[in-house]
Amino acid sequence: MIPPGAPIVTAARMRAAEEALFRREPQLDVMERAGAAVTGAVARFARSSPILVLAGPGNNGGDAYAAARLLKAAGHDVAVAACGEPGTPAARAMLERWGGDVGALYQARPRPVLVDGLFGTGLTRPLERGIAPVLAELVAAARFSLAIDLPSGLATDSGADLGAPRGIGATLALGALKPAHLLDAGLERCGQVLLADIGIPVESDWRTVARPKLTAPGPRAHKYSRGLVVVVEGDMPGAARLAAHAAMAGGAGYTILACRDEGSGGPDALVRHRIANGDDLADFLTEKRIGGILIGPGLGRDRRAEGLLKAALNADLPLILDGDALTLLGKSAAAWLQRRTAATWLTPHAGEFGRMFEGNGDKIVQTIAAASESRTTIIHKGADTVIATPRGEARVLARASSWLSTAGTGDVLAGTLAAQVAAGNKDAAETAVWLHARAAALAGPAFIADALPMHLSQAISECL
Ligand SMILES: NC(=O)C1=CN([C@@H]2O[C@H](COP(=O)(O)OP(=O)(O)OC[C@H]3O[C@@H](n4cnc5c(N)ncnc54)[C@H](OP(=O)(O)O)[C@@H]3O)[C@@H](O)[C@H]2O)[C@@H](O)CC1
Ligand SMILES: [K+]
Repeated sequence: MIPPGAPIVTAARMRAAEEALFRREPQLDVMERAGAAVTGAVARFARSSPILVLAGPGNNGGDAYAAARLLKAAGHDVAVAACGEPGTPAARAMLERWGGDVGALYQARPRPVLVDGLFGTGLTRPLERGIAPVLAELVAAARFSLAIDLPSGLATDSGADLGAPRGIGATLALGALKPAHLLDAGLERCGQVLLADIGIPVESDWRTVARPKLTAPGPRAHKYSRGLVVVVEGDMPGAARLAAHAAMAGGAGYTILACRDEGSGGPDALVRHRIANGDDLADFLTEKRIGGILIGPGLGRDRRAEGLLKAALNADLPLILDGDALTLLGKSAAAWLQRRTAATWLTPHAGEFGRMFEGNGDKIVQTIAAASESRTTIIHKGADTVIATPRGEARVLARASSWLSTAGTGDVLAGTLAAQVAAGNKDAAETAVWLHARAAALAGPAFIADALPMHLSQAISECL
């Protein structure tokens, strides 16, 4: 499990935090704490098995030498192998404190427990071709392996694969999480992510998604105070119905489906309101009690869809845009959305995001830039979901149930979000993402999207 509510920092931010601390405290004391944290984590898994510690040329290697010494002092059978001489004063000092033999990485013999201290946040380029296969073999041959701070071969700020091995059992993040623990290849390469507090004060506007705190409706609550959600139906009515169902199960007091004809299906508590076209919708959206409009699931991309979208964009009401609404906006998204007077949320997957915004940089940075440019809150969906607000805050949820990769689950997320928006939850996006992931976990394997809303009640109850 990824630690919830934990700060996430880039390599540069981590270095700045470390340097600020070193003005008050000797660097070697901090490195000793890092070594002790690694020792504690390894000792839990190693029991009496022989341990191979790999040490690189930088401070990641310094942590490794410190851990090797502490593990040996605790009675473990420890061998150390290094790639290159230590290149920093702290790593040199820790090598001296180790005082034992150091073999060459290329000649290292596999041992049941492996500690990867080759490279951490200082990795600047892909692993040399000679290093990556040796590391991969040693990891594959070990019964358990732990990476210090990061698996060697992951780009700290993006999680891109620069030659990281597969099969690391656990990664002990030092001081704070880095984007690589949550994004891209890091999702599969870190194993279990553990976080050690080694006394480095870290400030960040980026955090992992945490369980929200919700309150039950008060004694005077009524359907409007709980939140009125309007879901706009398009070409594929099932998608809008699914979203509407999620809005209801996600706590909305009143949910109205703005639909072409009366139709049928869906819960009886769902109210239907006939809307022929964009003009009709614009009239309907003068109802000031509406707390959130959701448009996009199954909307279609024809002229009628464009008219409906325009009416929704022009309404002075909180708006959630999903699916086809995002594709219809395309590259003019920011221009349209900047003009809105009420708050807007977008829920794109990677393809929809790319159709609206330029995709340069790491996922967190890209999403924050898009949120700021469009003045919206964006839930950039994926196995690594990034939420960004126009104020530059980011929340990341990694490793939600992989069974979410089925049709309709995005509609359920959009509906859950609409309920939170209509209820006036200022952390609506983070709450919806947490509830959605929790509902998926409760639904177990191979669920269908229709089943997800049924688990929202249990998920909500865990937040009260
Ligand atoms: N400061 C502290 O006291 C604390 C630090 N901590 C620990 O320090 C880690 C960061 O340390 P770090 O900045 O020294 O970087 P690190 O990851 O060890 O590697 C840098 C070396 O690798 C080299 N190199 C880079 N890429 C390469 C490649 N592809 N192939 C080959 N070589 C490559 C690079 O060479 P260069 O790029 O200069 O040529 C340089 O020599 C952090 O993750 C945490 O574990 C924490 O314990 C807290 C206390
Ligand atoms: K490492």
